[in-house]
Amino acid sequence: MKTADSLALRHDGRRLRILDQTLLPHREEWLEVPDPDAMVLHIRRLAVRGAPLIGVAAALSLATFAQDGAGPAELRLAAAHLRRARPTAVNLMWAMDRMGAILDGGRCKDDVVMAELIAEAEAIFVEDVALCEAMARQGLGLFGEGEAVLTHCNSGGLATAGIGTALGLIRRGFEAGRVTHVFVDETRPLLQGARLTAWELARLGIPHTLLTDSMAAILLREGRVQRVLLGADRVAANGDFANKVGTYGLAVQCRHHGVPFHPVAPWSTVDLACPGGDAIPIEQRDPAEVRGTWAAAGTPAFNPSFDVTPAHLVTSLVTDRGVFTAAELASGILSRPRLRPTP
Ligand SMILES: CSC[C@H]1O[C@H](OP(=O)(O)O)[C@H](O)[C@@H]1O
Repeated sequence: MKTADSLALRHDGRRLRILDQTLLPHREEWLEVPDPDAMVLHIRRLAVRGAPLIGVAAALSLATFAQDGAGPAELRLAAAHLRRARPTAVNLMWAMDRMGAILDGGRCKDDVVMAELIAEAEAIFVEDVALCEAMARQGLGLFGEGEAVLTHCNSGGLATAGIGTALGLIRRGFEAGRVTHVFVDETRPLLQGARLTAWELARLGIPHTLLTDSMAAILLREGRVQRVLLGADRVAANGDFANKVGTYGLAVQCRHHGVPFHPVAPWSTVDLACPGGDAIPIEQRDPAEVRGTWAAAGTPAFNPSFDVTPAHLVTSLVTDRGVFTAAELASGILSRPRLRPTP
């Protein structure tokens, strides 16, 4: 395998390693991932996370397993196990379906299958890097001059193989002098904003301010945020989308205060087989994540990892294939083949 190097994962040609995101920002610890079963556990505990990244990581893990000598039957089982690691981010299923097409392609020689799996995983990695840049190019024109923006959760280099989706666009907006400040929702309960987005922005030297999720409404009401940009884990054919819990409430607040609201997602996050938001499976996680150390043990807790925002609350969806308004989404534009193929 060729080497791969990104903020969140690395491959040296033999071994796949991940930056354990559960330890950030206080510890930067790289872990070798010996096989797909280990990768499933890292994905489930969010050591590896972010819709595009989990697809890339799963593909690289399966290809490494093939390179280490796993046969077709073991590879099929591993691909199915990886595919089920988390239910909401469609990138995981998209990546495993690309790898699965090779396993089901009827090639008889194991070495041919191995070579094709390795090439496909490498392509998925390289494509994601390019998709991040394409989203940033498509979305840059949205910014006025000197904007303060707000983001939710983490959609940067820790969630992709490249510069990120929404946070990648924000980064390019800052570099172009169009974005001057980023307000960061801490993003309860696992604090991807406080722990990961703040860490990424500090590394990039981008001015930012951390807030609790409930404080965003004040900034919107006071006109201190000109735009909200965030990621997505699955975009349905009608433009409804799932993203980290708290996104829907933010969308309602943005609509109330007239603040532009933009999900930013690569085409690998668009699921045309999913007709609308009600059909998106929402991961329900351990209530202990909400209780933390502050609630009494056994306190019943509600812990959906994502929520669904209807397309009518979207100002425009930024993808690598174009920027689409709520009206265009309502017209079914995502399902029309005339969309340009991914560059
Ligand atoms: C670039 S998409 C990142 C997306 O994934 C996050 O979820 P999680 O941290 O649970 O993997 C969140 O929904 C982000 O918007």
